[in-house]
Amino acid sequence: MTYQYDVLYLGSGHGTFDGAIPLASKGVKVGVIEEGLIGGTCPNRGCNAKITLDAPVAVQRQLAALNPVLTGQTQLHWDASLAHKNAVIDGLPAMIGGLLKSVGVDVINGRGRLADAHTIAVGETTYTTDKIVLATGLHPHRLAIPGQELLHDSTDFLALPEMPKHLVVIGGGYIALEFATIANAAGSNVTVVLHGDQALRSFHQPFVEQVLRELTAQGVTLLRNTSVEAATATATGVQLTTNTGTVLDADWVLDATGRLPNTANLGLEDLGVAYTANGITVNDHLQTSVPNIYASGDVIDKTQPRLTPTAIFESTYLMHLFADETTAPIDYPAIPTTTFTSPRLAQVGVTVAEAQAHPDQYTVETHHIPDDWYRQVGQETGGDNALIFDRDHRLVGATEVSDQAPDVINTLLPAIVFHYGPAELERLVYLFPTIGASAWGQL
Ligand SMILES: Cc1cc2nc3c(=O)[nH]c(=O)nc-3n(C[C@H](O)[C@H](O)[C@H](O)COP(=O)(O)OP(=O)(O)OC[C@H]3O[C@@H](n4cnc5c(N)ncnc54)[C@H](O)[C@@H]3O)c2cc1C
Ligand SMILES: NC(=O)c1ccc[n+]([C@@H]2O[C@H](COP(=O)([O-])OP(=O)(O)OC[C@H]3O[C@@H](n4cnc5c(N)ncnc54)[C@H](O)[C@@H]3O)[C@@H](O)[C@H]2O)c1
Repeated sequence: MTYQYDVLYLGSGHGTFDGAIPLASKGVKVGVIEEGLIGGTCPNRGCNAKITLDAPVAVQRQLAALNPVLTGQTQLHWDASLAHKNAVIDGLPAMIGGLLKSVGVDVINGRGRLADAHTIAVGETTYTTDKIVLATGLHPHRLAIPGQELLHDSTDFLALPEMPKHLVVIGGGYIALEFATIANAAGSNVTVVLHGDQALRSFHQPFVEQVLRELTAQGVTLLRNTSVEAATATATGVQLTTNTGTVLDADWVLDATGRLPNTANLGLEDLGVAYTANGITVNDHLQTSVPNIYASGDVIDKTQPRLTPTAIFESTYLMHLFADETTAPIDYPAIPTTTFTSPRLAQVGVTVAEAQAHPDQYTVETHHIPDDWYRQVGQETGGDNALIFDRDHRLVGATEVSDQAPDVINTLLPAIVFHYGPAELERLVYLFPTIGASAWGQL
């Protein structure tokens, strides 16, 4: 049986294009079906957009830390920041689309649906293929409350023409705390509503509390153990009622209560492709319950963090699998994760909680960031880290809260992934004085 394509991807995000481009350049016939912007969430309404809006926030914070060496007020102009963000990201779909087309990938615009195990329909047109990769990503969860249509999601925030005077953020995850940080720096009066006691539950809680204390010190109101029960329109915005009796008046409300897999209306049930509420079920070769159909990226039901680097790793693995360069199961390395809050949180590998639960296997060494002379250069006054070592004193995990935490964790990553011992560490001649030198100097 001959098909039009060897591999047809549904969705064009990092779960697709990082693997599809090199795959096509090896002579494999590849097609990509996309109903929205080429490149998916991360470039257009996720990482790249967010980090551009965060850039002035981070600079402002660095300047403030250097007082009285540097003095004077800076003002974050939201309209200019938004224009800058648009200038930085607007060209990305064309750039990614161009890269795909340059190696012969057919980019098909429209919504795809499985017609059978070897056919995807886009409207009236059908495309046949040997293998299919489902890489359809996530969509925002909406609070099931009366007035939910008055709430907004992260994509709306990233395009806000004006920064609201009073913004309420519901949720305590990545999006909630990163966007609360940006809105606060842009002059909004921000309230963050947590339905439980904790935020960012997958991070080391004492470090999360440092982030929350700093947000509060910057003027953000934090309401814990508070569930929003209804939203009603008012003359100036939205009123939220809660289980505690607190009533919140806002100009604008961000519902940041999580994201759910895009599994609906793909034809999965008709074909018997298994999935759960957490996403599409795959085996250790990212193969679904239908053998020639695979899944990649955020839509997979998995324990690994749903992040761009994870999606890149999965699409790259599938590229090697489809190019007959491997038959091995996917072997995830330690995957780091970070929040672009002020200060940042970042972590990788064995967690402090895991280490404390197994004292026979691990030791934890902690450092207070301002004790490091290099951090004194920028007058960093807060922050801590915890390094986790195995019984051979090899680094197996690290977590940090500080303004430079992502760079520290990125620097230490090879030691964890490649199990560096004293011999390898001695061979590392790193640039000095840098944050990398500061990170390595702790080992
Ligand atoms: C606000 C925000 C900030 C983020 N920040 C970070 C960050 O700083 N760092 C980080 O690592 N990660 C971040 N992420 C997560 C990151 O964006 C995702 O992990 C990544 O985009 C996953 O890629 P993917 O290809 O699996 O899915 P997506 O990028 O979501 O791509 C899926 C694509 O499939 C398309 N699609 C869906 N159904 C169909 C269909 N039936 N037919 C055709 N096309 C379809 C969609 O239109 C979409 O383009 C952020 C996410 C958000 C929302
Ligand atoms: N820095 C980054 O890497 C980054 C940034 C943004 C987003 N992301 C990714 O995007 C995805 C989504 O992020 P997110 O922040 O939407 O999800 P999340 O899972 O991090 O946070 C969801 C939050 O909503 C809360 N919540 C859930 N149900 C609720 C309810 N009924 N009422 C009130 N609160 C409720 C949860 O307790 C949690 O605090 C994640 O996969 C994340 O990895 C990553």
